[in-house]
Amino acid sequence: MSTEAVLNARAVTKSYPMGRGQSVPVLRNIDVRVEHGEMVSIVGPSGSGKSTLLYCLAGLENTDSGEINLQGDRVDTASPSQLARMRRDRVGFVFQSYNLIPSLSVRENVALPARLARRSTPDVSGALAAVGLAAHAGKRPGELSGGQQQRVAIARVLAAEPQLVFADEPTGALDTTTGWQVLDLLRGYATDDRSVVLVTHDLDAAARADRTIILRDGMVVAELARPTATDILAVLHESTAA
Ligand SMILES: Nc1ncnc2c1ncn2[C@@H]1O[C@H](COP(=O)(O)OP(=O)(O)OP(=O)(O)O)[C@@H](O)[C@H]1O
Repeated sequence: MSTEAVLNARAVTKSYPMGRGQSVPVLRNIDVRVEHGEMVSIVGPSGSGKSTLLYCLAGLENTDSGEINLQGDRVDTASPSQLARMRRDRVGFVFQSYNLIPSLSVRENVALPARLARRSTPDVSGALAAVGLAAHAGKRPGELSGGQQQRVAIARVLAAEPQLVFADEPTGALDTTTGWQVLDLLRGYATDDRSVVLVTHDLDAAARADRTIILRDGMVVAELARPTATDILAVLHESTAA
């Protein structure tokens, strides 16, 4: 196994234009490191920059400055075609809106990223069985519940086996039990050579990670190793009171 981090971001900054030539800083000098086999959660108050950070790390948004390396390859300076290749070959996404293709069957949705990445024989049936949806392989996403659709999104990740999964509020639209199942699947994914970055409002979900990064006003205010939800809440309160 390589000793290099899967993801290493340094001094990342980003602002959004506010009109009249002004801009508002959203990420300020952020460092993030994700090791092999690690699950890292990112929490913070609404508007603290969690989703923006995730999108920048994944190369879905541009940064203003700083460096983002995905296993030694620069994400922040990559061309659109290099970025597309990196995402296709090494990265998976599990977002709150499931991003499934409505006209394709569940089986086809799960197979698609693996096929695009030319994985020779993606284990689509195994991935669907792992998320408990083997019986639904022929259905269209619209015939499934939200929780089932989110599990299809996870099966898609399991079939493509990306090195790094970005999950943005993956349990946000789910009931507690289903949300917990989705988290179990993500938690189980982060082993050996595979890692997960999870953005969430849910502190119990965040506490499933190996490490939690706490953001406030676009800055990292703390990084906690294997915290409990209470530990995270205490830091959030402290940083609000400061
Ligand atoms: N496309 C955009 N244009 C302008 N401002 C934006 C844009 N996207 C986000 N912002 C602003 O950037 C800040 C951070 O937003 P972001 O969505 O990253 O926060 P968040 O911590 O994920 O919030 P939430 O928990 O509510 O989803 C907010 O002030 C938001 O209004």
